[in-house]
Amino acid sequence: MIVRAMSSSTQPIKTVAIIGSGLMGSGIAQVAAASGHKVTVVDQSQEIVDKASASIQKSLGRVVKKKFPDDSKAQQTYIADVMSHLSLQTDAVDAVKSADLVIEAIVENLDVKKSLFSSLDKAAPPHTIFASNTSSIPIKDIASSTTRLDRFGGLHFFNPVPVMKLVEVIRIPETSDETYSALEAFGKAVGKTTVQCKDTPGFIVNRLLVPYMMEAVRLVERGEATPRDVDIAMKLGAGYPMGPFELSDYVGLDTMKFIIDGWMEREPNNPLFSKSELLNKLVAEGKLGVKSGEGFYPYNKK
Ligand SMILES: CCCCCCCC(=O)CC(=O)SCCNC(=O)CCNC(=O)[C@H](O)C(C)(C)COP(=O)(O)OP(=O)(O)OC[C@H]1O[C@@H](n2cnc3c(N)ncnc32)[C@H](O)[C@@H]1OP(=O)(O)O
Ligand SMILES: NC(=O)C1=CN([C@@H]2O[C@H](COP(=O)(O)OP(=O)(O)OC[C@H]3O[C@@H](n4cnc5c(N)ncnc54)[C@H](O)[C@@H]3O)[C@@H](O)[C@H]2O)C=CC1
Repeated sequence: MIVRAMSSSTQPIKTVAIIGSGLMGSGIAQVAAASGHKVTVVDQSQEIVDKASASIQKSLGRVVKKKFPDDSKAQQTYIADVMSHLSLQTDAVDAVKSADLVIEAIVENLDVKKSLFSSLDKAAPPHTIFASNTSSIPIKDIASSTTRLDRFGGLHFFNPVPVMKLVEVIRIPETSDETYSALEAFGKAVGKTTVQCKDTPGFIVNRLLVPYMMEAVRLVERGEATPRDVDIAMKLGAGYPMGPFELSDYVGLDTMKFIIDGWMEREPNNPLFSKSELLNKLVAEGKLGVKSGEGFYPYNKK
């Protein structure tokens, strides 16, 4: 049964709960807090949210160096002000009770996302809008776990969130115009350019980016070039800021595997989505990219 909101979703979004404080959740939290929203970030343990808090402060440190180059007092004041808009906790159900908007940025797994949203749906007020930051899972499949299809959409941010200027705003057929407008306004309020896309696999960016990145992996698997040379080629020959292997490590090889496995399941005969032994091997070895200290390349462990 779908319970419709009274009409309050036309109100501007002031309080935001972000579930998942990894690469994306912490970035989204940072830009939401920096634009004056009251933000609660949730993850599975105190240790994880503490790590997220430290990473947000580090990222803010980079922002203030540019914003106030020669004024360390202004830098500290700005960081303290942004951090005062943020609270971090481990209870998602509690966090959504006062939220105008819930943004989910947890692991790229449909069952885990559905289970989360199903419990949040019971706890959040009727006016609360739900959005997923999924890279590749149909929004309608995630939304089906709730009774608020008219207040559900996709808000797809890009990594690193404080730097990348785009948000894809996704609507499913049931998404109300009020919800869509509120999501679009939120994207703009956090300083991003928004584009609209239907609920198609990968939306706009990933529908083009995922096959490109997987082709790069297959090229290396065939022994045609090394990751290093592919990266140099795409940076110097095509003007990309990172080559596909640097970008894969930056995104996270586990996330990349979740995406490609999900698409392969949906379209088993599409060669663009075929699996990669090399990617599977690295993930099985715990080599997830920058976040684990090694992926296609080694990194300094922090
Ligand atoms: C098979 C499946 C695979 C698909 C996966 C799907 C994943 C998704 O769903 C969608 C995605 O997000 S795809 C990834 C999209 N992101 C990219 O393509 C990033 C490409 N890389 C870059 O733009 C730059 O290398 C980058 C900006 C990262 C770094 O730039 P530089 O190399 O020039 O390095 P810096 O000089 O350190 O940084 C440039 C400016 O940015 C600031 N900055 C960087 N990271 C920051 C951060 N985390 N927080 C705050 N500020 C940050 C940095 O301070 C610097 O600022 P300026 O000094 O003002 O230029
Ligand atoms: N990594 C990337 O470049 C991008 C990823 N995305 C999407 O954003 C989402 C998150 O990705 P990342 O931040 O990269 O992953 P991540 O692995 O860095 O962080 C995920 C976080 O979610 C937490 N988590 C898992 N289950 C949870 C639960 N039930 N409740 C609360 N927290 C939970 C984990 O502890 C972890 O901290 C995924 O859907 C991914 O596809 C979207 C754009 C870019």
